[in-house]
Amino acid sequence: MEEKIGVLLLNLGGPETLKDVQPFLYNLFADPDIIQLPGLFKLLQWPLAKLTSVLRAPKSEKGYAAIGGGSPLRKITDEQANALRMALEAKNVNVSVYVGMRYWYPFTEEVIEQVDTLLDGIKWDDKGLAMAIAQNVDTGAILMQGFVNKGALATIITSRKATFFSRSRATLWTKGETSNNFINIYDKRRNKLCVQFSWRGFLLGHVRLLLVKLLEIQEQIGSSNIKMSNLVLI
Ligand SMILES: C=CC1=C(C)c2cc3[nH]c(cc4nc(cc5[nH]c(cc1n2)c(C)c5CCC(=O)O)C(CCC(=O)O)=C4C)c(C)c3C=C
Ligand SMILES: [Fe+2]
Repeated sequence: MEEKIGVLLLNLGGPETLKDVQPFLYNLFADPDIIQLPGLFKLLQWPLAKLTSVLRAPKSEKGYAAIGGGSPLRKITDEQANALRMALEAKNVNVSVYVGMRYWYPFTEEVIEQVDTLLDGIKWDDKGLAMAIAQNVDTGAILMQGFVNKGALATIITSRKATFFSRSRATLWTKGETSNNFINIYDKRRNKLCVQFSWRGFLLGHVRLLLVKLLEIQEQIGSSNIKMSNLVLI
């Protein structure tokens, strides 16, 4: 079977219209990776996000109005995706390129649901689950074993933290969410994935690249890294 490569470009997203500004700001401020409240104050995250987004929105709307009524981020990222697809196709690489955003449309979680080609290699069971193993990429030591569904996969990709589907509680859980002892799948300092996160038939851990700029992506084109990967994290 011919190898098919899926590339998922990740970005943060921005409000596309002035009407989007307040809900976009809410999504941003509700993310503990952006604003982290200590201890029990965590419970105030959502009401505070609502309040600050409502208070800030009028000023932000003015700013966005001055640059044409919305953020250019989606357009720029779509253009990058298109340029990357064309560059790979010119090298006869069978590729689909997708864009997923963390705080606005198209949300990564929704894109993952649509990205069937990305997920072809995973053997999902009849409940939509697959066995996942988090492995230290240097030593091969197995750190965690659990199950993932497509939602967990989307969370892993957006948060870079090992996330599983709990079959007993029927919810997603991120390793370390209570202990703060996360399994980060990407180590910025070493510029590579520090944990190999693998599914049967599908190795996310082969992806050792954090490709930030299109130029850097082009440098990688034709390298075994891209050819071996089912998924490239940007
Ligand atoms: C409390 C204020 C803010 C913090 C802290 C903050 C951190 C932070 N933001 C991003 C990414 C983005 N921010 C964007 C817009 C934006 N951010 C804030 C405030 C804080 N951000 C405001 C009020 C706005 C709206 C614009 C404005 O009024 O200035 C965007 C959208 C950019 C776009 O193209 O539209 C992004 C993306 C990160 C990653 C971050 C902390 C790590
Ligand atoms: Fe911001």
